[in-house]
Amino acid sequence: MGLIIEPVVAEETSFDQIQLYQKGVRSLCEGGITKVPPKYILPEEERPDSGTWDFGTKYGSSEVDNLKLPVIDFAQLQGSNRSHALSSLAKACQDYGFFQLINHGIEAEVIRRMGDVSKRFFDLPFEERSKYMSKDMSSPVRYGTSYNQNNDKVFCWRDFLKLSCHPSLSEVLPHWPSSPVDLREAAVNFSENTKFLYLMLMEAIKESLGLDRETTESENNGEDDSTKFEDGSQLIVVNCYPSCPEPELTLGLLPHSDYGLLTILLQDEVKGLQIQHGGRWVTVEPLPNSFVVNVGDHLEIFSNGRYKSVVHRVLVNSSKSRISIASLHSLPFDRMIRPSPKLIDRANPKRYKDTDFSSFLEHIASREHKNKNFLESRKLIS
Ligand SMILES: O=C(O)CCC(=O)C(=O)O
Ligand SMILES: [Fe+2]
Repeated sequence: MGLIIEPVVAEETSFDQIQLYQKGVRSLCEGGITKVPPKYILPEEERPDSGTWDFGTKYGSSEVDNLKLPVIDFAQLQGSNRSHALSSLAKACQDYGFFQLINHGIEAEVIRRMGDVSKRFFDLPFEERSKYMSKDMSSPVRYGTSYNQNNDKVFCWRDFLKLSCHPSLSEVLPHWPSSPVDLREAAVNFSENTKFLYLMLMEAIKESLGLDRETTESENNGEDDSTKFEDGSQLIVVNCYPSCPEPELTLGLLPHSDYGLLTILLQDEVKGLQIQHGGRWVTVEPLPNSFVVNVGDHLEIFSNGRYKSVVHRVLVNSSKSRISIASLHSLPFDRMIRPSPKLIDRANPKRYKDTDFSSFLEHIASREHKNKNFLESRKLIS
């Protein structure tokens, strides 16, 4: 039988309905809904109507803006064409904050297995998935819905599974889901491979900023910057966006920027990711065998604003479910991030306050995470 939800305003939501929202969108859709419940309906000005939400369809005067992100060839970055690839990398991080990475060297099987097991995880009965629900942000595993279901007034059309890879894979592994049986192995392989990519990319990014290893070591009073990045935190986020009966009323993820240094994202063939570019929302075209990589808040701070942590959001659609898998890389939780002193001079004064990870965690735990307000709060110069 279809699930009937009365159109009530959020304040009047009954206890049963709150329970239902908290179970997430997969569970909601399993009930066979034909309308988006009020809890997910965005105020008109926040709806995705500045772009489009269903493939190729035009609404009003706005048309689909598809964007071919700059493409960075990882093989070139590691080979004889490095200096050319470094210039392209610098330009992409400056002008878009995003790029697509091809020839990344991760075996297709590692990626296929991770995508496949992720789908099967969300297909499990809610009772199985719900074992991993937790309010504790530092839990090694967290299943949930929306962005922050404890705070969000309007819910996003997404469920997620977060797998923390810290302090070490061997320590967190026993906490990760035991079902599907191959999830742990697939996720470990995926996390190790993306971590390697991240480290290589950070080396290239530092070089593209004119910070070679020697410079960064002396800047840190002998503390090796590359080790700092190596010890950093890694979080795998599997996002599941079920198809939605009224995609024009809601979003899979509200506009946000990513907090860390770099995010390495695997999206399936279904469109949905949009980034702010040139003053409007543009859809990132999925490119087979590639990763979408984006600059996070910490890298914008580290680069003293040269590289941009760009706001992005996710649209849902009425015909296809979408899965994306993000590997978020940052500093160790207890480390400060600050603009590199080499990138500060008279013409480029220090633009951001020194900041640490716990202030970010406090920020998202305490209020709705909208646009770039965490990064905005760290700015010395606007
Ligand atoms: O699903 C996507 O394409 C983007 C996901 C995202 O922005 C995130 O996990 O931070
Ligand atoms: Fe994101």
